Amino acid sequence: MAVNDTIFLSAHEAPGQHSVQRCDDCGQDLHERDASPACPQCGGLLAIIHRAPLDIMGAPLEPKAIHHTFAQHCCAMPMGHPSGVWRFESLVMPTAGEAITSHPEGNTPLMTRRVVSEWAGCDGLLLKHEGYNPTGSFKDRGMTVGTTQAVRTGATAVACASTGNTSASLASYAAQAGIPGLVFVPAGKVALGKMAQTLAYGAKTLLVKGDFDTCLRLVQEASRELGIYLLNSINPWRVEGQKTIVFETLQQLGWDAPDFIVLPAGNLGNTAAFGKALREAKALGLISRVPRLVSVQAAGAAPFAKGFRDHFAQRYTVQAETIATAIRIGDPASWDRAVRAIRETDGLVLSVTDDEIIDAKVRIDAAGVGCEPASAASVAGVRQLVRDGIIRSGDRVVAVLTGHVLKDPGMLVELHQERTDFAQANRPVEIDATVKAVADIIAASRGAEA
Ligand SMILES: Cc1ncc(COP(=O)(O)O)c(C=O)c1O
Ligand SMILES: N[C@@H](CCOP(=O)(O)O)C(=O)O
Repeated sequence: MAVNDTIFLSAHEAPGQHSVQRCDDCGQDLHERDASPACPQCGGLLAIIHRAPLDIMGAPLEPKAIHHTFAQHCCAMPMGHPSGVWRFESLVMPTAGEAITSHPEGNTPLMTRRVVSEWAGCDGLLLKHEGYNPTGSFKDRGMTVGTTQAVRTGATAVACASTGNTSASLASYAAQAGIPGLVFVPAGKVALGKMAQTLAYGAKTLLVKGDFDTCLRLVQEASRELGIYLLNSINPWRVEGQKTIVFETLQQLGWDAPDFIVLPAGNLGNTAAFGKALREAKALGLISRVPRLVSVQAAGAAPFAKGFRDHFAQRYTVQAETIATAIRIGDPASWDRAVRAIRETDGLVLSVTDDEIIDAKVRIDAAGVGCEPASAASVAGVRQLVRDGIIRSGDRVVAVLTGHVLKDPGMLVELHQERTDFAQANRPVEIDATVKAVADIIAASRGAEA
């Protein structure tokens, strides 16, 4: 288990640097510009440790002053820089005015939808929709920072393994940065929208004969041996960017923390990032209490939920299978960090079946919001917690919708056109080009409603 418990650098540490990259396992520090994908000494994951924000006299900033900095940041930049990631620069990647690769990203909405709340049984349900990011998923928040670091370190190519969203995001940000992108995806297992984006943005796409876990092992080895900069969530700068989902949500709530934050979980990069964000926010006094984190896995890809049930006595891997391709992951890379996040927040880990995921997705879609299948796991998880009496009436709950409805059009067509057990009323019908045919359809649907 990790030994790196430091939250912020002390004044005398790492002179001349804004932040260091510190090994979770052995505590070794690497320079903030080092491009190593992991600790060169022991192979452990690297974490970014920043300095706590200081005032011009070098004294720690009061929480109110930090809130103010975040509120001011986007207005203060020339032409305005409306990135919901770089607004939190001091806790993400202090750049001192250096160039960044940004679309921009973030500033995603926090929505309420009565029909979804009613279905989940939770009046206080808020949907943080990360599908509103430039490539349609939360990955952009990590990728803007990871790509900026790739440029700072002079990377000549960037790479990732992916179930589709990370590759779409990498392809887009690499194109913007002018660095060749290489993506490793499980052959035949990537949703159509994500594959289309990856190809459109021009990444070299390798269709690997194997699952996501195989792809991740391969890209790690290839990056090490071929000197390609790795942009999966084991890259510590990706984690820094993804923390801003939490910072931005807290800011939208006036820094009054909700009772629960519920998110879908696969490789566990986001669970790790959320835990780090909450730890830092609490240490700086930005929030007075910490919400309970809830990671929700698909039942067919739930090694972390299994670990939770035995109090994380051991690490599990599974052969993953689920309709939610984004979280079809059996050997999550950020396991130890996610364990820490769940423990520190008195959190929970659940699994939901594919049918529950589809059921939640159909409700979210029908509310006019929409999300990709994996994202709906969070709302299915809320419903389960309400039924189990863990979420109670009056609780404020944020469920993160991680990806856009158009990410998986194949699944939508299957649901609405091919399956007979879902969304019958919505099935498209072919008609003759006459007003009478239209009138007949209207009459038939009125009859079905009566
Ligand atoms: C849409 C979507 N939701 C959830 C996840 C799970 O996030 P994590 O792997 O950080 O646990 C992913 C990717 O992994 C994803 O693409
Ligand atoms: N769902 C992810 C898989 C994990 O990617 P990570 O780099 O965020 O851990 C994807 O879209 O590829």
